[in-house]
Amino acid sequence: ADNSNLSVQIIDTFEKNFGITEGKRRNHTKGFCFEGTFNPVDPTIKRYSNSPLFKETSIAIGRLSHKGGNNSAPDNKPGEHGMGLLIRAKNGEEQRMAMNTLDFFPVATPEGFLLLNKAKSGDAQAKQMLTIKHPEILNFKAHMAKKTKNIELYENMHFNSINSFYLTNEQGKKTPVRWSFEPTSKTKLPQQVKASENFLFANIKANLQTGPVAWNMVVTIANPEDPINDASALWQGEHKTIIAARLDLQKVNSEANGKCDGINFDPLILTSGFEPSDDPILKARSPSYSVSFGRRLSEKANINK
Ligand code: HEM
Repeated sequence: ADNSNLSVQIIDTFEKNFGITEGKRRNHTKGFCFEGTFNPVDPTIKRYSNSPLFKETSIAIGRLSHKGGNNSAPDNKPGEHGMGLLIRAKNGEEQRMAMNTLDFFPVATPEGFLLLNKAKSGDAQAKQMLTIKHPEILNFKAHMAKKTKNIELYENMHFNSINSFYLTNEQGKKTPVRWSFEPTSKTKLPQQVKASENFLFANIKANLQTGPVAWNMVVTIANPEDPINDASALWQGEHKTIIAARLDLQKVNSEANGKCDGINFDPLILTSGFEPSDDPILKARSPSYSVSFGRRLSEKANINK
């Protein structure tokens, strides 16, 4: 498939389904920035990866967001969310990650994702094609129907890589992995803020005054039978996991006052010690993010004229 053309079509469907917020991301539109540090935890990870991220503390700039293109998505309704991360190692290497709260992706390919977005806009033919060509969507729908949906604080959310990657070590050995960012502690959901459509930013800001807000990067090593190149398939059963690092937040800022708005959290920007898998969803993300990035930057240039 021609990924660049497909990416343009996918971004067009986001614009059709959500409208355009000029100068903003086409997906994960509502969000805010944070700054912090990324700290190695369990040195076992160094047997699998020689990334500088696992050697010493790095600087992190990130973004917490609502999934979807609605720039006024309410905080006080259950939804799916994302975390974008740019991690700058001391040796100058940079890694980006974009993770979300889904357990796995609804479809296995970008062609499927295009159909899914078209189906969401009410396209009857796309709806039909989606279930014929991407029966995996039924598994996803069944999974989502079983999941309890709660209003949740960013502090308590788990963010998943969804796509698989390879860790590579000094000897060039490749190990397939996925990872999750898991909160190091559980924060109580304050009752009084539930009435506000914008409480998530204020809440995390207040929490940072009284204690750390942190996530462990938990790396899951693939078992031999795990599907590597299929983001719509969950890795089942017992797995070896390693707490490779911990992300410590230091402060949060609005997009206007923070450092994240100008960043494209392209998940294929990797430090040495990481390599992409051949997952077609992962491969489609770079060109899609760059279409969205290009459009919002050119709108910004026009807004500022
Ligand atoms: C083909 C599949 C996908 C497409 C087309 C897509 C599309 C996009 C687009 C257009 C953006 C905005 C980029 C920008 O303007 O900077 C975005 C952001 C994001 N995506 Fe995806 N995405 C895909 C898969 C995924 C997956 C599998 C995950 C989770 C693991 C994910 C997580 C995120 C997150 C967290 C952001 C927000 C980053 C930020 O705060 O800027 N996406 N996505």
